[in-house]
Amino acid sequence: MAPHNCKGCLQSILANKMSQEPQAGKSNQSMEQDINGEANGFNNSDVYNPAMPWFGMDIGGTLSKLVYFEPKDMMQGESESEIEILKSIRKYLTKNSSYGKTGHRDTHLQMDNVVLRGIVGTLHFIRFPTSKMKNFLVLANQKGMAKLVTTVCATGGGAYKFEEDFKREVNMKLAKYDEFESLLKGLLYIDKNNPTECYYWSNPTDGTKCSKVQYDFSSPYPFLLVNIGSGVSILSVNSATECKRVSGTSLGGGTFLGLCCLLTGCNSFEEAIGLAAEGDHTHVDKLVKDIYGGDYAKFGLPGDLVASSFGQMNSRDRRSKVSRQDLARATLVTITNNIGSIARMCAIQQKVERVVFIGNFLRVNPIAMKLLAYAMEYWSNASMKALFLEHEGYFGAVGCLLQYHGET
Ligand SMILES: Nc1ncnc2c1ncn2[C@@H]1O[C@H](COP(=O)(O)OP(=O)(O)O)[C@@H](O)[C@H]1O
Ligand SMILES: CC(C)(COP(=O)(O)O)[C@@H](O)C(=O)NCCC(=O)O
Repeated sequence: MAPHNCKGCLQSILANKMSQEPQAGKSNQSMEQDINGEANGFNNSDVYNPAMPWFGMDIGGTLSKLVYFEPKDMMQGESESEIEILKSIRKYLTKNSSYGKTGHRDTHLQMDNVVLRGIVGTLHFIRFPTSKMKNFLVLANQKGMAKLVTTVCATGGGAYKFEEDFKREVNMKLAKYDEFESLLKGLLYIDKNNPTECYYWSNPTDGTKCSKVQYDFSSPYPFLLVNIGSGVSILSVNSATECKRVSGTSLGGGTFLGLCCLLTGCNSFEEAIGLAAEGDHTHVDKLVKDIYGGDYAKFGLPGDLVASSFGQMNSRDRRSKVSRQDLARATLVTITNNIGSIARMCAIQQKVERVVFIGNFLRVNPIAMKLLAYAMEYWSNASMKALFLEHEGYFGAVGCLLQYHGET
């Protein structure tokens, strides 16, 4: 017979455990950490290891990010059949790196031996286009999710938009959390658990000297957080719990991809970035030197600065010579410089020197990161620093998973 595992009982056991003082004499290794990574004094075996929800989802305007926490020890379910379903879901998720045609697991981002809600396990990072949500729900149903009484932590606009579909299609309840609070919580947690998370680009404009350099972000405040997703949100962060949205722009990652598809006929972000890497934006943009014949020294505008994005494209002759690659590069430069410029003004207004750029626009996109690094440094006379994080698009999904404290 399956052990008595009623969720209510187990949760009260957990609550009791949580109210106990850490026991003296426990080794450091058996001291677990709470959701913020603080030691709380529990053994893996002490706590209720609920089957669910070990999923955090950030359902964005373009991509859905799914973070799956795989506990190291076997999960407990409420019945043998539930355990079998859980085992099969776990196997499916962790043995594959692609799901259907459009789901991907970013295996290079996987984090082993992290502690979440007092339990040691592995974090897996999965993404799929939000436009394929229907397929995701069908797959989740096929894998038996609908047979489990489950709650999934969710954030992003889609947590609201798709709430009813989750309930109807897979019997899943969404525990919804605020997008920006989740971003911040996830970011702090991941940075704390991954010593190589935060970095900057040194010599961003010098192809031979340019490199990624690790950055110690353990004393982060205050900082500006620029989330480049479909659109862009800019947050001013003063502490782990104090953050406000100070600005934003609709010219974001979605704009880059949309315009690139229109202008070049490409069909994916990866293709757009590949084209941009081969292109030359100066065939498309009008530079200061195209207008002044050189620098506009009096106001510190170098000749190579873009004076007018796409400013050459009013000429039929130039249009006939421009390549798809040039157009992709110019689109990338236009969007990135605009974001950099807004971010810099916000940093001045908020009196902060560190600007952290995140969001999937930066995925496989060193061109944009280096442009941002250069722009922030150049225009601030090196008083501002652009910082980047390895798990760029996944903080919201992790953050909402961290916030779950029980049935909703
Ligand atoms: N595989 C991909 N498919 C679509 N867009 C991608 C992909 N990888 C990176 N991107 C970029 O990331 C942006 C979405 O970033 P993300 O942080 O996931 O935002 P959102 O939460 O709005 O979906 C896209 O607009 C695009 O610029
Ligand atoms: C509405 C959003 C918060 C949604 O987040 P996203 O899915 O783009 O990450 C974001 O797209 C945004 O802040 N857009 C910019 C709106 C503006 O300030 O003009």
